[in-house]
Amino acid sequence: MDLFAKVIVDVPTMQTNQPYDYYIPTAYQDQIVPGMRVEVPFGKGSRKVQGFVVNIVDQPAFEGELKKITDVMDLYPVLNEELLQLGKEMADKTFSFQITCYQTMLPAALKSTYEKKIRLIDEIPEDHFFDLFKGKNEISWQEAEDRGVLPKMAELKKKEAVETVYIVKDKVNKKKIRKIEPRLSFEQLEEEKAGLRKTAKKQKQLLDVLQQLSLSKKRSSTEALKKDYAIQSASVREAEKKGWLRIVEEEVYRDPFEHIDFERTKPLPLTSAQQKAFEAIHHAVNEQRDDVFLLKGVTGSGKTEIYLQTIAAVLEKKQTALMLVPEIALTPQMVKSFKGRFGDEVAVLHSGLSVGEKYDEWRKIEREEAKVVVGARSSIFAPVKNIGVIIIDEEHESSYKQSENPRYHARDAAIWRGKYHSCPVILGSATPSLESRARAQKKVYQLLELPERVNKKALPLVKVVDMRQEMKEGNRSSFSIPLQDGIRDRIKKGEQIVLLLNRRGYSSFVMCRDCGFVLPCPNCDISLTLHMDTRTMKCHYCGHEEAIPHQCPVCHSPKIRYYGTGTQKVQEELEAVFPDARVIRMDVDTTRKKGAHEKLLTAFGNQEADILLGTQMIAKGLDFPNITLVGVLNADTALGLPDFRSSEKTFQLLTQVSGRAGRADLIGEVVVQTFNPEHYAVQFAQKHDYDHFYQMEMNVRHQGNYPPYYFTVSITASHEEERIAARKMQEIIHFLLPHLQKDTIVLGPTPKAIARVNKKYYYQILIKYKYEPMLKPMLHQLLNQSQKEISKGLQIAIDSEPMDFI
Ligand SMILES: Nc1ncnc2c1ncn2[C@@H]1O[C@H](COP(=O)(O)OP(=O)(O)OP(=O)(O)O)[C@@H](O)[C@H]1O
Ligand SMILES: [Zn+2]
Ligand SMILES: [Zn+2]
Repeated sequence: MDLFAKVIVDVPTMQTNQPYDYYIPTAYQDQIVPGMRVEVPFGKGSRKVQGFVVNIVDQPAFEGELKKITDVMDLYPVLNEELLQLGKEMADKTFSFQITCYQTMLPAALKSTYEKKIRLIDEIPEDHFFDLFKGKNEISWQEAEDRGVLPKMAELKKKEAVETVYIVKDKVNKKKIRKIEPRLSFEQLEEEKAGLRKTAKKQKQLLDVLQQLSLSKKRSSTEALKKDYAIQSASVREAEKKGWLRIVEEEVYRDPFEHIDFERTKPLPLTSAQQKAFEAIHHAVNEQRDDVFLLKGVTGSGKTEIYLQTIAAVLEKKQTALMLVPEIALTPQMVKSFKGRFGDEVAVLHSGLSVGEKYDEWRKIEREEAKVVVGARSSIFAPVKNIGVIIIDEEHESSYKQSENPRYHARDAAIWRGKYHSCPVILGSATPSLESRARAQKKVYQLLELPERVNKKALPLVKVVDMRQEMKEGNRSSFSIPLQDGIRDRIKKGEQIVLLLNRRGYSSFVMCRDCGFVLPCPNCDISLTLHMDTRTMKCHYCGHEEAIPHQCPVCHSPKIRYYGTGTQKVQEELEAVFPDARVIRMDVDTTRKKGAHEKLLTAFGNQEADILLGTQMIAKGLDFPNITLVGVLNADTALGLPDFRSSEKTFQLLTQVSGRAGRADLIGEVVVQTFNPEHYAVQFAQKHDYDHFYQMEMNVRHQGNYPPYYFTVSITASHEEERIAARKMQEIIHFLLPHLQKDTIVLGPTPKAIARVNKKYYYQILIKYKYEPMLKPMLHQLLNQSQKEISKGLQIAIDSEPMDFI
């Protein structure tokens, strides 16, 4: 019977979500299944391109003459049925191409053209061993292909007797150890023993070992033979020649945390609030309901313990768990709590791993050796099977949304997978995103609350310092008098201090140094952004433009300026004020090197420094008992951003960083320095009052027609010539407008805040809508058409529910 494959091909600048039909040559018919990558001829010149097989049919849809699949790149599907479906859905939702989604789901090692080998991992019939493998343990893919034995290899793969390995050259190759395994049965070995000379003691001993191995169906490392029985490699080689045993190289996984000792931990008895939340989730796990829980618990309320016990319950049911944390929260501390509870069953995926290490972890998951996966955003695509729970910690983090194609949100992918597996999803945070909190209000999500810290420990006292007042009193440094006093006091007591320099919005807006006034857009109630290229203030959303003010429109002070300071400068200043203080600085510069992030945190944890000075990356997950003072040097910068989420982000940041103080026995204190002490984000953060912040912010969003009351989608056009990018945007508006509903709002086109990046100009529009049945098909049409213009240097990006406006 003829079989045909539907293939999603990868043709740069000609992408499409339409699969192409290809004829499957008879030799490949038993081998090819959906989820494998193949090479196919494409277009007029029949150049070879790669593609993913998404389906196999016996009747092609295409009526012309079909081309043949020319090559198969995998022995087994690299994407399973679930991920193939998810990728398709994701492409549709995020206005991207399926091929991009599929590639995003794979570990880097599988993406490029690494050298491939086929390796023996189980016993195979002797004739196969010699015909296919020429008596070796592995052969190169190329060789297998040249000899035409790939279909046979595929059969062996189905029996789990062989595997494909990718030789990743970025670092050390796979670590391997030599092992022996018997080639004879227990009885045959006994016969060999009988034929030995009396003096052949070592040989007899080796036969004993082989008999044991034969009974237990195990292998022994040559190392162990040497150590335990003083059997040297010469004896082993001799035995190999006699046909008693076979030497195999077994791969050991490179474990990035192998140098760390993880003390095993036991479940803690839950507090009554924890117990209540746990039980609700546990029921959903047992009843296999795809409920989404919003676990809202103040900092230090013990959310992690609930995650751990839920995962334990899931493992008990022989299911697996998927846990996402923000990249910057993937600290050794975090890993420790999971490895400490579940040991080697945990696979950790994070960006600090080399391509090879990531691939190792991925394969551990793929082979179902790891039952718990902990990782950042892209781990949501881990090939875990039989999922019992998916957890997203710090669910409000904007890093869960990818800012490039495909622009997916891990939360959406998590909920999709939860439905697929009929398992609950937990979204955890001390400061849930407005969208999630609103969904809980509407009972789309179930709200679970932990209103208090474990052991009723008090939340830290937050002092708000008005920096305008400090300026008036002649203090021009970055540190207010109350903060200086606090630092001095803690150093004396041997306690530790965390100082946060907020980098969001760094120098992109102007603010009055005397009254804290930030120039708003008259149309949008959003701050204007400083554009140095045009020397104007611009509104991101509506395009309003005005001159840079030279004096404050409110208090007429001339001290209106560019706002922002760098961490390095603050460190110098800090060391001048406190010459004896030991300071660790953590920012993009000091954490660039692999492992640096962890090293610095460990040093701080070991109390090798008094002060940890850093950017956003220090705000999360730190659980150090000795921190009793947290200083926020500039709470305002995010407030000045032309982003309707700036209040929310400020509130979240202040709350998260405050949560680092006083987590153990010592009482914590927080000093927040601001030019906007009356701003509600600052005020509610001071009172640890999420609920009132939520209400207030919902009002603001309602007034401004922003999410969660409206859906949003942004479209960006970019080109080296400003004129072309702007004109394209106009064209797009003309294309869309006639089909949009009356209550839909289109803002722009406007140049992006940093209008020119990489020699390209960016123009964007923001569409806010409540109900738009036509929008999705039109945007897909736009996406398809845009492919034709890529070669002319014109690029279109469509972002559904964008998170970043800068
Ligand atoms: N039931 C419990 N009994 C005693 N200690 C607990 C219990 N649950 C959690 N803890 C401890 O309380 C501390 C805070 O818990 P955890 O880090 O889980 O809080 P969290 O809610 O995740 O906070 P954050 O949002 O700040 O990360 C930890 O040191 C943890 O070991
Ligand atoms: Zn002013
Ligand atoms: Zn505006």
